[in-house]
Amino acid sequence: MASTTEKREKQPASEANGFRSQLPVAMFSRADFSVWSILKQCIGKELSKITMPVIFNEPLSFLQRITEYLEYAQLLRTAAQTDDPLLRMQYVAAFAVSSISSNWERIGKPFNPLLGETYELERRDMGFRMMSEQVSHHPPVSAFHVEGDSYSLNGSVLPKLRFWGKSVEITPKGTITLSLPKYNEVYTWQNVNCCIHNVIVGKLWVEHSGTMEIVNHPTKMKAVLNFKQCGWFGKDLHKVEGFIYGPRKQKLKALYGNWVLGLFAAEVNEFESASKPSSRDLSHSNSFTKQSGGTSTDDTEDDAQPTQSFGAYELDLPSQVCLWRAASRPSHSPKYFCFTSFAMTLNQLMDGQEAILPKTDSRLRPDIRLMEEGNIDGAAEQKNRLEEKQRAARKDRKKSKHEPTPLWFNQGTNQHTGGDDWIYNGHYFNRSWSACPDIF
Ligand SMILES: CC(C)CCC[C@@H](C)[C@H]1CC[C@H]2[C@@H]3CC=C4C[C@@H](O)CC[C@]4(C)[C@H]3CC[C@]12C
Repeated sequence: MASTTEKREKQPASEANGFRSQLPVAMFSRADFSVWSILKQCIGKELSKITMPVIFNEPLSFLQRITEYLEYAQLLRTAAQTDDPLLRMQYVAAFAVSSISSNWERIGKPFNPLLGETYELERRDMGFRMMSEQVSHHPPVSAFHVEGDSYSLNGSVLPKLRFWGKSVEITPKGTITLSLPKYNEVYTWQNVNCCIHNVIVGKLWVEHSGTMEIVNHPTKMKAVLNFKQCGWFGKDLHKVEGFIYGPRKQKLKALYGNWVLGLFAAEVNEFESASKPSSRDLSHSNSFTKQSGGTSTDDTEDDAQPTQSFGAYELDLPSQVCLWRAASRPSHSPKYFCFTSFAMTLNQLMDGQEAILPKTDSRLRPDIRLMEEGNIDGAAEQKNRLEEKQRAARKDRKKSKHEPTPLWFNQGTNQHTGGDDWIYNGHYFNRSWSACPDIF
């Protein structure tokens, strides 16, 4: 293995609430490894079938990674207590945008969860508990269930990765369903596509693009958000724009901002006149002030890389209201896989926690733990062992004609969209683990 460029750090400073603020050791430098040298054999292929060297991983399971959707769960609490339906939709939309903000600058590959792997996170301080399970291996599907103090959130992710030469394109198929019981409302949406650029040369970077449609089923109110492609000179880098529509398709509110930095709402007419090309270029500077979200160092790279101008993030319209602003990443984030403060805590095993977790919890996966501790070779060895064990278990099941069934979700139909979905069976938090398989 290549030499370590980073030394073992001092033990992480623990925050007052007991959550750690950094990982046990700083990451290995990836400078000596080329993604291209691995991926060039795989053009046009589905990437889930390719084994990438552990050096390209980040020390989180994909189940932990999707828990990052909840970093700004506070927005759901706010939505669940907001009597005005239009304002409620604005908070739901802000949550949907915020839930992908942690992907900025994150170019490590999370570990593929093993079939039957689970992850739970109970954060009373944030108002929720959540659990997730890997419910299918081919194709990989992760299902999750969140119990908020005033809402519930359910969903599944079926990430499809395709390699197109210069970039990796990711389609996170699967529906997210939010219920707000106080108002008898159910909202659904799907996450937009994600693209990793500069796989051959240059700096890897993450872009989200496409249209997100958030539907409030009982009232038929809709938020339609356009995640823009970066465009010339990075003009629209990370920009998000859209409208909330009433049941008769009338525009009720404009939404705009940036999935890395924050989201605003304003009156439709003000927004529309401000976003005519002429007025926008003259009256608004495109500069991004480093007050939030910015940990990037100087950007003097090649011209294939958009500058960090962050588009016209804030338009300063008279009616502008800030719905959500991203917290800055800690300054040491680049040494730790560009994790947010929330992500740093996800693989932490708290005192006494092992006794209450099922043996399938991601925190107990030896390969991820070793990688987190900086032992890349050990992690690679364990990862191989776990994958072999999974294959062997599959063979046995085939022989005995035993179909694997998830423990906590059932395949079913989403009542609201009519599409296929995974439905939580309600039993996980009874904490009876006798049926949990030995997968690690
Ligand atoms: C080293 C290289 C090129 C491979 C790295 C690929 C990484 C960056 C890919 C692999 C799987 C991807 C994730 C797959 C699914 C989702 C769910 C979606 O709702 C948000 C994006 C997100 C979270 C993707 C982010 C990028 C991701 C983590």
